[in-house]
Amino acid sequence: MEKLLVIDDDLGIQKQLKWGLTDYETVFAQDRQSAIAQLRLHEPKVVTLDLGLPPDASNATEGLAILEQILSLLPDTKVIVVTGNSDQESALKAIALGAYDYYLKPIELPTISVILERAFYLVNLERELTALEQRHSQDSDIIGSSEAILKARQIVDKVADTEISVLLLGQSGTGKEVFARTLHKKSARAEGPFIAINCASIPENLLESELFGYEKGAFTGAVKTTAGKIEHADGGTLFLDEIGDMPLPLQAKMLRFLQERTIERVGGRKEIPVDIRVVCATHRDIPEMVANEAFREDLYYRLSEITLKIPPLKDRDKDTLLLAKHFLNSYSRQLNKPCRGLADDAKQALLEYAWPGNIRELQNKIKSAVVMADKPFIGADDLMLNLSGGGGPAEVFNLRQVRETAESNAIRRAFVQADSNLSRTAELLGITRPTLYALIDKYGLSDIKSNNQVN
Ligand SMILES: Nc1ncnc2c1ncn2[C@@H]1O[C@H](COP(=O)(O)OP(=O)(O)OP(=O)(O)O)[C@@H](O)[C@H]1O
Repeated sequence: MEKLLVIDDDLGIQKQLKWGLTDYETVFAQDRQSAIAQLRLHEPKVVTLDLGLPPDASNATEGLAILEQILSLLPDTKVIVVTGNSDQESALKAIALGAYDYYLKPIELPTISVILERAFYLVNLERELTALEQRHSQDSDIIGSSEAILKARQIVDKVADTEISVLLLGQSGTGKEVFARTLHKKSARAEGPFIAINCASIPENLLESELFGYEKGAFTGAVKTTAGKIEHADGGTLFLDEIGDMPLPLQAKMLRFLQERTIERVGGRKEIPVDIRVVCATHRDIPEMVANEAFREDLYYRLSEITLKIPPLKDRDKDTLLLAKHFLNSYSRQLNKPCRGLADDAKQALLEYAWPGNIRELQNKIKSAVVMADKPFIGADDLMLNLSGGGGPAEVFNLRQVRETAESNAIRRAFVQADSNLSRTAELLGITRPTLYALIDKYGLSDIKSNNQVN
């Protein structure tokens, strides 16, 4: 039987609920101390809380304080506050603090039963969803349900357990390393090491010895023989991030390694066989670099048997909210701050912002919002997004373009808010369905048409 905690100092009401709510195992408390003790003992999914409690039952101070304590101890509990007819203001304050619903006295069993039933249903649904999310994130670390990400995930599933070389293309912070790790995790090499190296962050003269290792005395400071990243990755996967920044002489050495599958350490003569799979990533336009002879064509073809484009966050519509929710849950757990969700204005701001730093930027914004927030729902102001600048340097000053960009963005946002239902999208935008169809065609929003959920 589901457990319900009733916090009320009126013994008459306690009795009424005990005999009236037979579908639940009802436990009682009459003040803060007993309420918290019962909460810890029974961990009820739903609580009813009378706001007027001792020491001063004539106002809501103690009730609101208990509410805050309950939500910080068990953040997913649904608290229904009960208050006198004349004190709607306190009830609204409680909702702002994170109460699930409020109920004005006198208590009528049929009404409170419906509210309770809905609260239990919701809490069970939320727990199921969290469990599903956890299972899903164990299965894959790539969070997202946009068309582009689903397609990319399918490709990962197909190529992970092969030796095909994969080149990941995408802006900084789009998740290239996450994809590379997933390729490794889903391959037969999963038990072996995953070694990542960023070719752009290591000075040119050190990159060779970092990758290939060196023999003692190979250069000043080489006091002992040291294996490089390639050797460390033996039996596993080597992730070469920012491969476009690899200097040309090293590209030649890399190509030789990929053809012969043996390395020579810097200053060494011995050929050492190494068995690795190489996954590369870059934000650069490699074909253009090839055309300008800044990147070797033969190496490019060897590294990019499959090219996987990872789109920027702003083109992944509802993924932004999905990822935001994921980061919110994990940071509120990690930082022990009971954030219950995103307020509507925060969702709107997240969808409007252009995310030049992609998922890494989103992650940072949510983390600081969780730290800064002093209410249960994160608001737009907690996110501190600079919406006026459009989030990036590519500002458009042509009036027609500005209007068209704004229109197609508004359509996408409305579509997300309308849960992918076109009739509702049209309603939200204040236009007819045919007009919406015409605009979708005009702006080439074909993904919206194909994702339409007819309810
Ligand atoms: N689909 C995703 N689901 C969950 N977290 C993600 C996803 N994509 C990226 N992240 C997170 O976003 C951050 C940036 O991702 P990552 O380092 O993989 O990006 P990147 O494209 O390799 O960036 P850079 O090119 O700057 O190295 C990481 O903390 C990562 O865990």
